[in-house]
Amino acid sequence: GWGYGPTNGPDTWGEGFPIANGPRQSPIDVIPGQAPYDPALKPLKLKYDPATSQGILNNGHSFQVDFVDDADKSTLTGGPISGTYRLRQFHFHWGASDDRGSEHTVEGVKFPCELHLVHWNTKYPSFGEAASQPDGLAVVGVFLKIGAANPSLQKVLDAVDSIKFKGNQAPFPGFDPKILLPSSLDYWTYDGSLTTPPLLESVTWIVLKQPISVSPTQMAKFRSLMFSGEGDATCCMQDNYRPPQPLKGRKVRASFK
Ligand SMILES: NS(=O)(=O)c1ccc(NC(=O)NCCO)cc1
Ligand SMILES: [Zn+2]
Repeated sequence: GWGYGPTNGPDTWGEGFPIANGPRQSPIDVIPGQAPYDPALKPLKLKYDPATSQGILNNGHSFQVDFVDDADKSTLTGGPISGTYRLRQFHFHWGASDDRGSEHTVEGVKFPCELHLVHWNTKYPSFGEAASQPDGLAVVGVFLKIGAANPSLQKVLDAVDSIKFKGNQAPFPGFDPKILLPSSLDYWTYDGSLTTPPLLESVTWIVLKQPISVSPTQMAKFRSLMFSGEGDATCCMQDNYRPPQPLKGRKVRASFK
């Protein structure tokens, strides 16, 4: 199956998923000077209920925290979207070293890690149905920048030892993902896709301008995870990012001046 290695990585994904070369692929390189302020953009409204956090899972590509999404308890509204989107999961992408790892870049600048909070449009009956619609998903992207250790992030990283291998999962109750967000919710937004197969072109991307911090020790914790199952050839979960894709005429807008 697809992955991030030399024989199954992003450059090979077009063989199984031709949409890899489609008109609205993600991630992209954000060029602030070419992303004009749009006064029509509303402030982001993120309303998360910690009671909806469920479990933490190593899916063999990243690790994710899953949320109960059978009611409007953890939602995203406002911003560039209309209607209500429910939080489904959050996950990360990171590098083998601190000079790379993010999927989106800012004028070519790579960050060591990027957080994705994945939401689906409740005008559709399920995540799966929404994922096949052009306005089905909204993902909030947050850059992580090397600095002081991040105590909020540490709460997630403390659970990583229990999900070292592909397929491992553990309960992860009572976590409020709001504590992972930076103080400013200024963002860039554009129409894009999932950044992993099936690469569906159903995502309204909302990339926050302000990064959150992560320490080198915390980055090492991300890299202690394994792509492989227990007993398989061990190889560290790292460099699980897709590089920026062609803009193909898309406009990126800013919510701030
Ligand atoms: N990296 S990304 O574009 O935020 C992304 C989000 C969800 C998915 N897929 C997904 O959530 N599938 C359903 C199981 O959670 C794939 C990529
Ligand atoms: Zn992602």
